Amino acid sequence: MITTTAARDAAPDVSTAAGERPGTLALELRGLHKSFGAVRAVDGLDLAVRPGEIVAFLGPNGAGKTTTIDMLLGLARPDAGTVQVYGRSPAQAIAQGRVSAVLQTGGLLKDLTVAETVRLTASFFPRSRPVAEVLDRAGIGDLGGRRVGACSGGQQQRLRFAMALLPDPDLLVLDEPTTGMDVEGRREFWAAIRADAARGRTIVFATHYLEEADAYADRVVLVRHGRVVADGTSAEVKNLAAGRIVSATLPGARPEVLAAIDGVDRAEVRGDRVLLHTSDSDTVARHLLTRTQAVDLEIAGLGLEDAFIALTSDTGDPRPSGTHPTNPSTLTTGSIR
Ligand SMILES: Nc1ncnc2c1ncn2[C@@H]1O[C@H](COP(=O)(O)OP(=O)(O)OP(=O)(O)O)[C@@H](O)[C@H]1O
Repeated sequence: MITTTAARDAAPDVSTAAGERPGTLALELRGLHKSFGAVRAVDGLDLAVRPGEIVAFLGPNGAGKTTTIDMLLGLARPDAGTVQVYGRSPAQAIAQGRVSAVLQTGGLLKDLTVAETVRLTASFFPRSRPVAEVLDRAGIGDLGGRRVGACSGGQQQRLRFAMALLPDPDLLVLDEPTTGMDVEGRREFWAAIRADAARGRTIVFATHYLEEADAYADRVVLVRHGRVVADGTSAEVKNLAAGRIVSATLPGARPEVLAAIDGVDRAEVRGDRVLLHTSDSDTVARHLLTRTQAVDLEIAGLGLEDAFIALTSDTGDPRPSGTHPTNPSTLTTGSIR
């Protein structure tokens, strides 16, 4: 597993509830295992999420995302390992309104209005936020009188989001919340989530959409075969798998000299332009600008999709040959399983 410093330092070390020990994690999964017959859906998964983090849980079909989410919500029991939500069992955390979820499905009654649906749901909670407030926060304050059956897919997901906000949870869990929505629906849904998260709520979401993880998460956790294979900011995860290319204009440069620069994994010369593949673009850029006559320097990162494919494929080590994750500012451990 690769862990970056972001995984440790992304959020302030605070707890949100009175009486809770400082440093209590929002979510702590340790050594989680869950099999269905011969299928190891979750196979030794560890994850710690601090209060206030927005974490994307990304992985290919069958990676174990939903099974993990089911266990952290207490909907499935782990075969081994532990789940703690704000230092409690999932059942306790849910009973106390500390965690709630927006799942992909979940029956909505089509003949009720949006406001009636939220009012009905609120009646199941001992304490809840006012209906008008959660509708506003979910960005559907003007849809209270609309029949649920007349709402678009995106509006129905924002209704589920409003319902999840009723207990004012500290941790909100979203399992592929925008599957099937059009681009506009997804944009509006995330705008509402983002605005709400700015108030400090911890959010863990599973998604298939790489651009959602890229755009909305502080931290991306890549899972494969039921385990975490990479963990860091989106930029760090991209950098881990694919490295970067530093290019510059440097007439007369020789590839063998460029390849010897600290941090360069591979060097190419195309006319006056040099292209240096590296997992430490800062060091390489600094060298070019301070020790050579290079001008017009550019640093290009490869996309999260490249990292996703590389890190979750079964073809082995995705790093370019010759690279080694030794940059202490971005990596704390360095193997990809
Ligand atoms: N109830 C079940 N019975 C049998 N196998 C299951 C069950 N639930 C999940 N699995 C299997 O466990 C593995 C992990 O599934 P899971 O749904 O957790 O993956 P996922 O990452 O959420 O996938 P997707 O992105 O396709 O939703 C898969 O091989 C799946 O077929």
